[in-house]
Amino acid sequence: MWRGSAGSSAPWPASSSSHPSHWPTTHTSAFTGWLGPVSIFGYFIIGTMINKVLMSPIVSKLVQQEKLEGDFRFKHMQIRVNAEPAAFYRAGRVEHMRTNRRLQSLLKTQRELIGKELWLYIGINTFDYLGSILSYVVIAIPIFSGVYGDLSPTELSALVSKNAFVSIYLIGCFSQLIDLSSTVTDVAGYTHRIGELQETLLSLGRKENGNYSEAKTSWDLDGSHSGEDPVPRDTAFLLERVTLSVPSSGKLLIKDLNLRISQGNSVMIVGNTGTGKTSLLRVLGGLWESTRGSIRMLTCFGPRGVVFLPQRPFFTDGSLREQVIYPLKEIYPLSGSADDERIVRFLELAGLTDLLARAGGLDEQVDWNWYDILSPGEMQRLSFARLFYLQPKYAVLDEATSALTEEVEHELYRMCLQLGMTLISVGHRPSLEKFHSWILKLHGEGRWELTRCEKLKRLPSEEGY
Ligand SMILES: Nc1ncnc2c1ncn2[C@@H]1O[C@H](COP(=O)(O)OP(=O)(O)OP(=O)(O)O)[C@@H](O)[C@H]1O
Repeated sequence: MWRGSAGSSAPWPASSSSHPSHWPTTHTSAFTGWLGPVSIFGYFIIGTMINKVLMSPIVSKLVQQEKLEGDFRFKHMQIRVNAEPAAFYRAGRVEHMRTNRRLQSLLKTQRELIGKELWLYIGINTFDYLGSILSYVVIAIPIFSGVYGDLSPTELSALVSKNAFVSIYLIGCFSQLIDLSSTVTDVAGYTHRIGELQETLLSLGRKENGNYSEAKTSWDLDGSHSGEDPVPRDTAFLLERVTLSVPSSGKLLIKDLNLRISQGNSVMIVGNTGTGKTSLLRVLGGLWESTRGSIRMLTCFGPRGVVFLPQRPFFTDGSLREQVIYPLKEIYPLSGSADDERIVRFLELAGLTDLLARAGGLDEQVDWNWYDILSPGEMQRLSFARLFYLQPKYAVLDEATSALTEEVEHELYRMCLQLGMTLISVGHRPSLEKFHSWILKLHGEGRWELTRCEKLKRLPSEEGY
């Protein structure tokens, strides 16, 4: 609000607090006649009206900014909480674009808000300074019009000095500039913090995982993966004498593991809790480094290569279609494509027919959080619908059916094999063994055992997916 000479912060002498509230008015009129208080009040009313005009658009902008900031923070939190599942999907680029879009719209609104606030601040400061000049003017008018003609120069200067509050007021205005130094200090602190963050990110980007060689770090959609490598084309992962420990504690999980995962040779990884099953998948996905040995990923991420279904399902914000085709949305941004039939079919196969109706169709922009409206089992089913849609050569499944019944699990795994996927899965149920050719059992403390699984049955293949 305005802080003019008639306002609460008017700098009349400190002793004025002991005077009645009408003291400034009577004091001013005693020196200047009716002209003083009337012009000050007139000035105050004009100022208030201008203030009102300048403030109105700020309020709505502020509301919009708060909403966008909430959206952005939510997205930020979502990525922090789901950093690992998102990394398994190699969704960094997509999530970066999505988050950046929200950040840009927030920044745009903030810029507009600052622009509007600038005019308000210009108004406030202009009022402050003109107010102090007005104080001089209202005392100058009676002096120059001869009202105080009978006063001696000494008395006149005493009169003027009684209005010295104007000077105090001016000092107050200048001290506001000095106050800015605290803001500058804040900005310097924030800048320093952001600088540190940026340095850390840059150093992470530079750091190379020496034991891990990845054919392609991003999703391959054009099939341009060259087969120059001497290793057979049908091999996805080649592990040679890999030793794996927990990075933070150094606890040994796997020692000298040799493993080749090739097409048609599905591997099931079993073992007690904490023996390192998920950790091995992290190493395969390049999220963790091995302590020793070499890990080669000879395929790419995506439909032509490998897709990871992490232990905790990952969903982004957006429509049902975006959940199913994730993270391809940014690559094929057009909606309503010829894929509708496939998507609906895979939703049905995953047992999510009703979800289509609940979401109001494939492209309805729902504003709910997918984690809130889906049960754990439905989340896993939706992850499978995504897997069916992406139809990769290799699927890495980390307890991807833990919330589902054995029958449903059987159907989903059967579909994966029918779609030609080679599976690398972590699971606890013996009923899963029949879908795999090899069982890798982790015993903890570095010990492991690889056995051929005899139970794999030939499953009838179906065309048309
Ligand atoms: N992000 C992490 N930071 C530090 N230690 C971790 C992290 N994730 C797992 N660990 C530790 O690594 C060890 C192996 O964990 P991992 O998740 O691979 O086990 P798991 O065999 O998959 O178990 P579960 O069957 O319960 O999923 C555990 O002792 C765990 O406490």
